[in-house]
Amino acid sequence: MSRTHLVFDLDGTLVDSAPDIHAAVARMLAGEGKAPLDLATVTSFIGLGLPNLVERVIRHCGMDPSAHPRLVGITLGHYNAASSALTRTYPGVVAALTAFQQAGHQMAVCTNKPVAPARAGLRDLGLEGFFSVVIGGDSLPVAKPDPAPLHACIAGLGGGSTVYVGDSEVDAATALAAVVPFALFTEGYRKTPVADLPHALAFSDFASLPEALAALLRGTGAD
Ligand SMILES: O=C(O)COP(=O)(O)O
Ligand SMILES: [Mg+2]
Repeated sequence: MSRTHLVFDLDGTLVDSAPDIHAAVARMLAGEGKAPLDLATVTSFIGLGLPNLVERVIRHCGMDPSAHPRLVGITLGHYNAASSALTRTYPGVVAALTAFQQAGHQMAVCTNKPVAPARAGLRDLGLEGFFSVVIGGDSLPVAKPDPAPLHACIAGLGGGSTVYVGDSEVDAATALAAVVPFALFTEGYRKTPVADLPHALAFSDFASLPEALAALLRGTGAD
């Protein structure tokens, strides 16, 4: 029997990417003659992908909704030009991924970030070697919380028992829809209390994830 697969969300789970997303939005707004938004406001817009984030910025700033396609393109251009300048992996991520890889778990990334900057970010931060499958918000016709991207990751890993690790309401809903156990990282971009998000386990420090996951899998009879 192959070991349980592990699929990870990216923004707010493996990496704190909000500062680069915030900077890309600020550059787009500056080009439109607008003042920047604060980091907390932009962070609160992360979760349903870049087009949705730009839609929320447009609404928040009272801009013309018909400019959406153009502003998505401009924001993505700024983000692609500097997607890893300020982004950092959360403490303990590399050690945890190394332990999972050595233990024989196959791993994938399932993110709503567009796949090009997702891959670039994984490469820039030295994480790409951990993941044999990367599905982004524009990889399929649908994005999370539709279960299809998570199912595509699992299929890409060869199918079988899987745990999804994420930080947000969108990730919890995706796991629920896909009928996959959910491990909630509590230090990402979540807005809902932990108790109100369905999860099989919650953790605040990646150093504790390998043991917490092993205990969860023992309980389900998987490994
Ligand atoms: O880019 C987003 O909006 C969210 O990205 P994530 O799915 O990796 O959290
Ligand atoms: Mg996330």
